[in-house]
Amino acid sequence: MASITDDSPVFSAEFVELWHTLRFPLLFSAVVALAAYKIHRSIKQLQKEETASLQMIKPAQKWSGAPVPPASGVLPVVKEAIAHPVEGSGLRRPVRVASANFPKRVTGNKTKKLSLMRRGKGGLVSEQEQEREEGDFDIQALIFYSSLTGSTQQYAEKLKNALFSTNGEGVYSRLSIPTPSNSLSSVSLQRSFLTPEVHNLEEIELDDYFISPPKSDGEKKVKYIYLLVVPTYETDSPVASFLDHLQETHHDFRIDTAPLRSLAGFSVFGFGDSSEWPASEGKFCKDAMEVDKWMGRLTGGKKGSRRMFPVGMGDVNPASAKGREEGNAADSLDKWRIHLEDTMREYAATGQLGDVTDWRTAVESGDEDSDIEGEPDTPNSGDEMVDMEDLGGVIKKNPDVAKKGDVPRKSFRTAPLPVDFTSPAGKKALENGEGQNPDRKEMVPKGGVTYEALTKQGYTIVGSHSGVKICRWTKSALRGRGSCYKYSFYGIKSHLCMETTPSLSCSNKCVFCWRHGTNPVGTTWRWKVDPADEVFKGVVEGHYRKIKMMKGVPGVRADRFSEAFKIRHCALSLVGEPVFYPYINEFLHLLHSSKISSFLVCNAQHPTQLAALGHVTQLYVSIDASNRDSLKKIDRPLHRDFWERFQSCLEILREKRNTQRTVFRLTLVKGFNVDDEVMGYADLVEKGLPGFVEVKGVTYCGTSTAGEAGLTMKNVPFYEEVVEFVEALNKELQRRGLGYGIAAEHAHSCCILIASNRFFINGKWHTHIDYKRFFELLEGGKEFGPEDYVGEATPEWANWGNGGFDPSDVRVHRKGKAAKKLRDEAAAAAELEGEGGGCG
Ligand SMILES: Cc1cc2nc3c(=O)[nH]c(=O)nc-3n(C[C@H](O)[C@H](O)[C@H](O)COP(=O)(O)O)c2cc1C
Ligand code: SF4
Repeated sequence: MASITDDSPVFSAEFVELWHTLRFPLLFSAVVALAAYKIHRSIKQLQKEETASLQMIKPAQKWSGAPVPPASGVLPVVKEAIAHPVEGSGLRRPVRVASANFPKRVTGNKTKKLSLMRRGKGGLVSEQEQEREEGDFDIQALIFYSSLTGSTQQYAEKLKNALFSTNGEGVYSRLSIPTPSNSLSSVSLQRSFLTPEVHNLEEIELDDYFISPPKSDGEKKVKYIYLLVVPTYETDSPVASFLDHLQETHHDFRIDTAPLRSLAGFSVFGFGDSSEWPASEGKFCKDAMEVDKWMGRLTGGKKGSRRMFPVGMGDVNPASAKGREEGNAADSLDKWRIHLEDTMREYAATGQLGDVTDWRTAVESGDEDSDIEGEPDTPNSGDEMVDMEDLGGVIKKNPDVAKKGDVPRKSFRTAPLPVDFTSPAGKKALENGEGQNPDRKEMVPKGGVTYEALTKQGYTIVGSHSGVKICRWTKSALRGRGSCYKYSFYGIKSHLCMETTPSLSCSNKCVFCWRHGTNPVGTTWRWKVDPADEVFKGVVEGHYRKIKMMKGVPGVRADRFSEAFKIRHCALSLVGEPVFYPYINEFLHLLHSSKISSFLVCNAQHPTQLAALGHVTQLYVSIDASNRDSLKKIDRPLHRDFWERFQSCLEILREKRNTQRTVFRLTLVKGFNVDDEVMGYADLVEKGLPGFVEVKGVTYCGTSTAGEAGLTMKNVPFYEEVVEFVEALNKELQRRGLGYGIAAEHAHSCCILIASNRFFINGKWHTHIDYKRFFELLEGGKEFGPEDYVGEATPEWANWGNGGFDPSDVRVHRKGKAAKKLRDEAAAAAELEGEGGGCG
């Protein structure tokens, strides 16, 4: 008998025969078994992915004096931190959403990189990537402090005890992602917060923590969050040597420039005294700002730092803290801590810090010109407008239409009949739902050239014809570097202001508008019309989304960041023509009922709509020239009767002057509308009798269109030239006995305010607005006028001759290249305000 080791020919022949007989069933079985195994693996994987829960495990160290958390206590996870303010709380707390809609991918240990932004300006590609931590891990907050006289140490200890505590007793919140009802299994994800540790920066070995994060010695991965609590000392202090260490690490060629990028995150809180070391001189909490800056660089810098929440600041001087909205130092620390906790929870739930803005696009305006051509109307584009009244005429001219049920070649074949929704007949069609006709053309269709170009410039396109973006001044105010001129003149804090337009289309092609090649133009509205509530919801959400992305920008102040989640003002002046939007009054109503003030700028080309406009907080008309020729050259209006329309608008403004705060906005372009035009402007003021005349110098935008129109840097007036013009105009107005005077200035943005004596009360200019009173008057339903909601006297620093820069903000001066960049930013800023834009 042959053994199996036997290699006799008998064995070989038998085996070959057996193989030939059984090979097909055997191979088939193997394939089936493999497939079954693979299917089993896939199901398991799917189950894992669909099910996750964050479970609290016992802290690695004993929580000092704190009761042990209940094993079953569960708090819902914050799905979207700091997105929705809670009305009336003073503090913008997020709405916590208990959600079954939790992140789906939570398995595995691979770190994912998410690309958030791709395009910067002028070809400067700014890619920001964000790490996502996956799988199980614990989160440990390390609180580092420095203190000379002991107060910061006490605050650091308080912070430790308050972090995730309830009633200050140090009880952990428990985080949990509920298991979805449709899950197939119950595999859970283990992520927990460990007891925070407090470290004195002077007592630790800085290299142990600030060259790379500590290594976790346990089995489970630990992600560290650095919370740095530091005082500022003008004189030498331990913070100075700590700062030296951070800088040296960053510059050390042997070490990666961002060796702390594997931290889960960091945030800085500073203590200082603003009475002796004021913010206006850049001294208040200066060291904290520096620590924030260098930590930003060490954790990733331009490629996306690990800043979890903007730098917080506490004023230890009780007297000066009184004037601060955020209260005393302890209050400020508390507010900062609460927001921080939300971000930490978000990190625990998602493994990510959430959306953050690339700091370059935030710091620079990133909104420069674009030469991308839009979709200008061409006379034969097949989009010709026909009023309802003219429909009969069209049919008469095309008898075949009536006879055969056919349509005229251009207007009827592919789309519904174009209707001017701003005309009386169009309004009727609108009431019948024609504006929502799905076959109607969209003004800015998604994915189109205009859409792409505007999106690239930083606009969030809402629906099919509205846009929102945050302006450079909003960003500047968030960083404590000053608000726009509307703060000096009317008390509008830029970080509480939303800039938007419900109509991206305009009927002018102003030479100084750098976007007119991008945004659509037309004399009438015949596109699809989005309902006002959808526009309102969309622009508010878009604005908050952009604010939220400012979280990671160096220097953003925590107090202002949280305040920014309650919009208080709306500048309807971005680009396009807001009164063009058929539901503009409904939109205004939505703003006002949310206690958002409205500053509306129109281009003086739509008298019918202007006359029908409801109450706004302040009504602007752009006055870009003082005579017909000049206006034609500058605004390049599409309407043939532009001058008549312009004149009608002035008359309407005059009629409205006792019910609305009216403003003329003059943009001076040297060589176009300045020389010898003082008398002409005085005539216009005499005609319209506005409450205010704002005068600003044009800012050069450098587009090819501007170049074609002959606009160069030479056309940009110096501030002294604007001053000279304003003084001449003021003199002429006084000579005519019209009762005006120069009230305020904002030299920073080259803007000066002439005001009617109606606002000169008790020997002082009162150009500020009582917004609360404005809303009360509106709700009261009775007639009221501008004098009824005059605010406090214009602050001293804003008065004519004092420059107009709020001393509580930090004035940033730069030299050389940086100064040029700043000038470019200022140019961008004015355009962002919409001042020189298509809205006039
Ligand atoms: C000599 C001296 C210099 C200071 N310089 C500044 C400063 O430049 N900016 C600032 O905001 N606060 C400044 N302060 C205020 C301190 O930062 C503040 O009192 C802080 O709470 C001190 O913290 P500590 O008690 O932990 O040392 C200074 C205080 C002193 C005594
Ligand atoms: S520039 Fe315009 S949009 Fe920006 S803050 Fe000032 S008013 Fe608001």
